[in-house]
Amino acid sequence: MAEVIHQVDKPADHPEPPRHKLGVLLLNLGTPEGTDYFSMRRYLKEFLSDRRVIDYNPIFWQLLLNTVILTTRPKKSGRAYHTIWNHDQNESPLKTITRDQAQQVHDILTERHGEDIVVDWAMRYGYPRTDDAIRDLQDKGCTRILLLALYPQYSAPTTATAYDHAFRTLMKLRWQPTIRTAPCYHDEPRYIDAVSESIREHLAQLDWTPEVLITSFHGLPKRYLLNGDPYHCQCAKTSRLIRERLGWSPDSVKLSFQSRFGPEEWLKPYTDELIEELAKQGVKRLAIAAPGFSADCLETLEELNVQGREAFEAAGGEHFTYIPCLNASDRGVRLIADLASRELSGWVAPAESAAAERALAMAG
Ligand SMILES: C=CC1=C(C)c2cc3[nH]c(cc4nc(cc5[nH]c(cc1n2)c(C)c5CCC(=O)O)C(CCC(=O)O)=C4C)c(C)c3C=C
Ligand SMILES: [Fe+2]
Ligand SMILES: [Fe+2]
Repeated sequence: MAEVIHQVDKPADHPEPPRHKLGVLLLNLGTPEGTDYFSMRRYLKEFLSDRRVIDYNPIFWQLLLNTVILTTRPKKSGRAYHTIWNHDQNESPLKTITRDQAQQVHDILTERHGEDIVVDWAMRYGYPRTDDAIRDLQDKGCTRILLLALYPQYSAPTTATAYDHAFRTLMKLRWQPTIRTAPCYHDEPRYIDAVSESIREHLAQLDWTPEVLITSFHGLPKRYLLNGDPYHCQCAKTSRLIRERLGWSPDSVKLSFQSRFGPEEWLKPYTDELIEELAKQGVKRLAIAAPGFSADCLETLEELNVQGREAFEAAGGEHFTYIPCLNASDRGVRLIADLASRELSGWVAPAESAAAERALAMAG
């Protein structure tokens, strides 16, 4: 209707109405721009000031954060990031992988649903910024946007804050796009299959068989579970479904939580303690997967594959393997594209009819 009016009496200085396109915005956590003290400090300050992540009294917390934590942590974390940094592209692996995922998801979705889909990616902390990405999608004509947080398990400090952040941008827009948010996918059969198959494939390449597989998830303060966050239960279900899909016994697949921060009790068992305990109990061959991370990052490449390996070997373990995340593998990007296609339902023609339309158009 608006377009018809414009043809008749659009004033000369009237802004051009946008072409209607669909946006898919992949959202991930965020990562520092460099491993130096100031880059690390900027990243940690934004991250650790998020009240979805740390919900202590803000006056007390900001005092502690700015006087103690941001003095020491940037150096320590910067050293850890340096060991896994993508020096070719001068960025962290999380950024490289998320960009690759978005590029390949774009290719799959345009193949399935046509050219009017724009796929972009953004971070909750740091760059590329979520607000810039939303404005950019609008500038490209996206009047409908699907936000897809790349966290299989829902938690307030990840999924909720990613969507909160996008909504804060919408609050500032005169003409808001229509928004959908993709749900978590912790028990989605496509996800369980993709992770299980990648584990199976990885283990098949070894000349040894693990006695135990640890499925390690990022931790949370236990208090968040007690206050109603479903993350713990979703991780437990993911771990069980992977075990069932692999056909392993309950004793051979363990659930654990890593990356503790601060003195509070976090979800247990702790991954570092479990690794050591297993080695001390006589387990010699250990595999670790991190199904809660859609992309490899500091917490998997350094904490699991470096620190975890060293701890296992120091406690008497002999064979250790870290199974990479789905990343931008065919399985990984197809999973994200499938989740997006499902959530775009009603906004796009189903894949088969879009393909048929293109074939008809080509046939002339
Ligand atoms: C109270 C602090 C933290 C909570 C709660 C938390 C939850 C949480 N985090 C992820 C995923 C990632 N976290 C990453 C790094 C990271 N996490 C925290 C703290 C909390 N996370 C810190 C301080 C850091 C920075 C590194 C460090 O100084 O230790 C990353 C890696 C990012 C990268 O650049 O590689 C990811 C991914 C989840 C899924 C989660 C809750 C479920
Ligand atoms: Fe974290
Ligand atoms: Fe639970």
